[in-house]
Amino acid sequence: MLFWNTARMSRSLVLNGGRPLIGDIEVRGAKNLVSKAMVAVVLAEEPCRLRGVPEISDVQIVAGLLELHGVKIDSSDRDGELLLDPTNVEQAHVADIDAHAGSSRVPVLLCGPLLHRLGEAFIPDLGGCRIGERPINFHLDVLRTFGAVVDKRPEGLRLTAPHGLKGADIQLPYPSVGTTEQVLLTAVRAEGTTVLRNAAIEPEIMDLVAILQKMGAIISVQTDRRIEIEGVPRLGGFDHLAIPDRIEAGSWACAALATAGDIYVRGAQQQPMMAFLNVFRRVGGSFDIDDEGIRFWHSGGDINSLAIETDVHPGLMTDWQQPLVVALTQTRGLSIIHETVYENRLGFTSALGEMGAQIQTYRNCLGSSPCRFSRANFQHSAVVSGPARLRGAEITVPDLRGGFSYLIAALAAEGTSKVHGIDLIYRGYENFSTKLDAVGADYDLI
Ligand SMILES: CC(=O)N[C@H]1[C@@H](OP(=O)(O)OP(=O)(O)OC[C@H]2O[C@@H](n3ccc(=O)[nH]c3=O)[C@H](O)[C@@H]2O)O[C@H](CO)[C@@H](O)[C@@H]1O
Ligand SMILES: C=C(OP(=O)(O)O)C(=O)O
Repeated sequence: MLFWNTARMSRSLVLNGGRPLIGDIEVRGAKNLVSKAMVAVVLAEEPCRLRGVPEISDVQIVAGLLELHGVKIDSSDRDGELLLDPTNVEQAHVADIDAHAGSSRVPVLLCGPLLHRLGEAFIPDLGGCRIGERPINFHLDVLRTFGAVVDKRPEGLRLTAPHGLKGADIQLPYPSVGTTEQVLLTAVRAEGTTVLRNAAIEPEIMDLVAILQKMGAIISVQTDRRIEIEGVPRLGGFDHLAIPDRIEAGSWACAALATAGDIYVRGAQQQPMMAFLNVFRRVGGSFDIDDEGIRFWHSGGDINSLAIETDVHPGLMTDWQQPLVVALTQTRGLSIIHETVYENRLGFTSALGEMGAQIQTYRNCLGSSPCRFSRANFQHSAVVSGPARLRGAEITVPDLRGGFSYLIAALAAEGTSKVHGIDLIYRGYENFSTKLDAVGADYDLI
C-alpha cells in the first residue's frame, strides 16, 4: 500500500500574484518513467525496488492497478522508495479494473506484461490529458504483430495470445513514446528478436531500457531510432533510482522567468533538458548548472520573444510548451509556437486571454516546415504578443500542464486568482503547494 493519497487533497487554490518566486525546490523521479517502471515489475519474477518515486496521483493509480493483479507494494515513509513484489501476479476481476477507467494512459502498457505472465489481459478505458484525440491504434497494431488477439468490448480491451508472443519487425508511423514502451515491454520476453524502427528515444524511455537491462533483457539502441530486442525466457528484479522529472523542472524554471524570480531546482539534470535550456537562454533567462541541480532566474530587463516548435526528443518536448507559453507572454514582441506533437494542446490559452494575455491561435503550421497537422483543422500554432500585464481571474484547470501553467500565470498576474480543478495537477507535480511555500508564493488552498 502507498502511504499517501492525493484524493484527499484540495480542489481549488486562491493565489495573490505579482511578486517574484524565489527559493529552492526539489524534483524527484519522472512521472513518465516511474509509472512505466512500475508496469515493468509485472514482467519480473523477483521483488523490485524503485527509488525517487514522487507522491503523485499517477503513481497511485498504477499502484492500485498492480495491487489488483496481486503485486504487493510497500512504501513505508517519505523517502520515495517503493518495494514491489510480483511473485504472485494474478488475473484481476474485470469489475475492479473497470473502476480505474479513464484515470491514466499507463494501463495500456500492461498488455504485453500481463500476456506474458497470465496469457490474458483486460485493460480499462484510458485517461490522460485531453490534448488531442490520442488514439491507441499504433499500440494495438504492434501487439497484433507480436501475435496478440485484441477483442474490443464496451468496458475496455481484452487481449489473449493463443500462440504466444513472437519477436517482430516493426516500423512505427511516428516515434510514439507509449508505443515504443509497448514494444519494449512486450519484446523483452517474446520468443525471438524484435527490430523496432522509428522508435521514440526520450530520456525516460532510455531509463526504462536501463531498468529492463537490469532485469536481464537484451536491448540495443542504435543511433538511427532503431532498437533491437532479443527476447529472453525469464526476467529478474531490479533496484533503480528513477531519472528526475525534467518536465516538472522546466515548469518551475518557467515560473521563475514569468514572475521575474529565481528558483533553484534540486534534482534537475542538464542532459535531458538541453533543448529546454537552449530556449531558456535564447529567451533571455539565466541558468547555472551544478552537480545537484539547476538554478533558473530572470536576469532583469526585457526578455526576448522567439519562435518555438515542439517535437519528439531530442527536440523541444511538448510538455514544456504550456508553461513556456506563459513565460512568453512576458517577453517583448511576437513569439510563435508550433505544436507538432498534439493537435489540440493550445486550448488552454483562451483562459490566459481572459487574464490579459494576447494570444491568437492558428490552424496553419507556423513553423520551419509543415507538420502532420498541416492539412487538418486543428488550432496547433499560436502567436503571443507581449509583454502582457496579466490580471487575476477565476479559471478552471483543463489538463495537467495547462493547470500548472495557470498557477504560473496567476502568480505573475496582478491581483487575486481562483484556480479550480487543481486535482489534475497532482497527477504530475509532487507536493506542489509545499513547493509554492518554498518559493514564497502567496496562496490559500480551499
Ligand atoms: C505517460 C506519458 O509518458 N505521457 C507522455 C507520452 O504520452 P504518449 O505516450 O501518449 O504520447 P505518444 O508519443 O504516444 O503520442 C505522440 C503522438 O502520436 C499519436 N499516437 C500515439 C499512439 C497511437 O497509437 N496513435 C497515435 O496517433 C498521439 O495522438 C500523439 O499525437 O509522450 C508524450 C510525448 O512526449 C508526452 O506528452 C506525454 O507526457
Ligand atoms: C500529457 C501528459 O501526460 P499523460 O500522457 O499522462 O496524459 C503530460 O505529462 O503532460
